[in-house]
Amino acid sequence: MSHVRVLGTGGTISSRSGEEYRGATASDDAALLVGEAGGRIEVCATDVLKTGSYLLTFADLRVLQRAVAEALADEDCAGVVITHGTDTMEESAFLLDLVHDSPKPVVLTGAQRTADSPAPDGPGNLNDAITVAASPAMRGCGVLICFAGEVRSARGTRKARTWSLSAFDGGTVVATVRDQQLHQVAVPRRFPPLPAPGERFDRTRVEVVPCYLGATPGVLSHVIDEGADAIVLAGTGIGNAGIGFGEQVERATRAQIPVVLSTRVASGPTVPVYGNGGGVDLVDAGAVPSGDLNAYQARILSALLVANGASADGFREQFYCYV
Ligand SMILES: NC(=O)C[C@H](N)C(=O)O
Repeated sequence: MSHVRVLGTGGTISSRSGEEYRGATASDDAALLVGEAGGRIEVCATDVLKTGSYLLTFADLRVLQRAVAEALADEDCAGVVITHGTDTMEESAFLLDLVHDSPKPVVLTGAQRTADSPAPDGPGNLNDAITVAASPAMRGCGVLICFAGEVRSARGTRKARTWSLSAFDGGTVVATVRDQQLHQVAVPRRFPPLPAPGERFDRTRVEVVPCYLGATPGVLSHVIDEGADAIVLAGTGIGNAGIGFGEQVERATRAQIPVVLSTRVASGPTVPVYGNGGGVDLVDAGAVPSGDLNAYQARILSALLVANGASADGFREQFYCYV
């Protein structure tokens, strides 16, 4: 019988603070979370991980990716829901989206309030996500994030609010959902699936280096010396960096370490416009503009390309195909 598979990974949706408040920790398993959610939709629940998403590693992500692939391969499975912490949901969702090669939807959801709060938002979000995963209209839409009644493409979505129940912004709003009814409003842009990461992904090190007023290139220089596999600059504005960054980008490029130029700004592309250490100089020094990808999603794409064996030149070419 056709069903939706719910994969639990932890996060606030499964967390409880307990009586002696020592900080909320992931505790509820997926079956407990599901309860009556989904109404008449058949739901099967499995635990994959049980942790706060701020603790996840690339090795964990690969475990999750394999669990998703296994669930999707079941011909009775109409779609997959993943319960996940919101802190890094956009990163897990994007990795899963980059390698997604099925028409079935994969939908991540979570909560801003713990399961034992007086008014938890998790049950409603999970109910909505199950509706989305079971919906034939969502076939072909890839990996989605369903939160506070909105369904967004994995690509481009970011956690924008720490406290509000509407935690996410960005991406393409593909649908809205309420009371087990879905209204599609857009079709997300899709890319050909990349190969799923192998064991090398677990050891791949891609660092994000922030740029800010008065920043020195010390951190960038350090991660080059430490042997990062790739580096993402979270540049200022449209993609700029301060004094001395260009020389370090050149040094990384000579050492065959790809440098991606993203931005610390919430939305918009990086474009080489300015000189004197601006984007024009950084790109001349070898940096690859990240298009519309934010620094953390650019890091996920970079790690996947490196782990799948891209050379420095291959990296540049492939990166451009996915932004
Ligand atoms: N709202 C949340 O889920 C945040 C939590 N710290 C996590 O990412 O696991």
